[in-house]
Amino acid sequence: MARMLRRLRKGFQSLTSFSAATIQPNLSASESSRSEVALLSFFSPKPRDFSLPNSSWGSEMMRLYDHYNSQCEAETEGGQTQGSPWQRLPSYNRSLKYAPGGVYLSKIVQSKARLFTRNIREPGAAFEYALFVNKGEKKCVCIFQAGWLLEGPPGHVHGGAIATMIDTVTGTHATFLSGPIMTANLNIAYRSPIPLGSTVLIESSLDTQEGRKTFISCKVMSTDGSKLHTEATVLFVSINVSHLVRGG
Ligand SMILES: CCCCCCCCCC(=O)SCCNC(=O)CCNC(=O)[C@H](O)C(C)(C)COP(=O)(O)OP(=O)(O)OC[C@H]1O[C@@H](n2cnc3c(N)ncnc32)[C@H](O)[C@@H]1OP(=O)(O)O
Repeated sequence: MARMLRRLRKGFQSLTSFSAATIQPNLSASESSRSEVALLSFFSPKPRDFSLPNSSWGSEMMRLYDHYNSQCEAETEGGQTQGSPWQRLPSYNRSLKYAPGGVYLSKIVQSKARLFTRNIREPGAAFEYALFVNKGEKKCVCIFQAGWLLEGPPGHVHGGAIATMIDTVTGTHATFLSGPIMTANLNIAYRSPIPLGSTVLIESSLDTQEGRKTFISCKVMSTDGSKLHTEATVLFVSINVSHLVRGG
């Protein structure tokens, strides 16, 4: 048991480092992005990365993807990475499984489990999103296209789906900053409805870190920044692996 916990702890540590090796090279134009990504996915032994462009992505999603991706760390021919504060975070279904020791925890928790937002096969039907973190500014940006299965009020996105995305983006950001965490408190103000099928920006920024507590603020905005759809403040509490194994 002690050996297994050691492996799990190591796995969590490597999970939080989001290895640069998992980051795809920068892609500039929309079309080349899609085809190169399709090729990379086909030949890669890694599981599918759901945060790469697919045929369901609209022009605004692709424009923003290219905008942020072009600012990310790029691998040079020598295998070195060029310095940039921006980093794209891949999805890898349930990243837990792909860290050393993560397989054990996945089995204990539930072997068929997958991150909630990545559980619908049809491209474009639900949560299409990609995350970029800025290490220097300690902020995180998500581009999010809301599919037709996320309807709440007619023609608009369900508040629970918006909360899910806020929890996912801020939770990933907090994990990046503080290691393994759980959401302790999530406060949301819904300011204006999000049209179904539209693309929005979800911005997460670090407020403070106090001991085991990480406080994050989040805004969901229209892509031109003119409309505030939703705002939230979130508290994450750092946990250790045994918290999950024991069930809290
Ligand atoms: C790569 C990964 C990508 C992940 C993306 C997805 C992220 C999704 C994240 C989630 O959705 S997690 C699921 C929803 N959350 C839960 O189910 C958490 C359930 N609650 C717990 O497990 C525990 O209550 C918790 C870990 C949050 C805290 O329990 P602990 O026993 O570890 O902490 P403790 O009670 O000692 O509190 C530590 C500090 O946090 C404070 N605190 C804890 N819960 C709080 C709360 N609810 N509100 C305000 N403050 C709170 C508490 O007052 C204290 O502050 P001080 O240090 O200043 O004394």
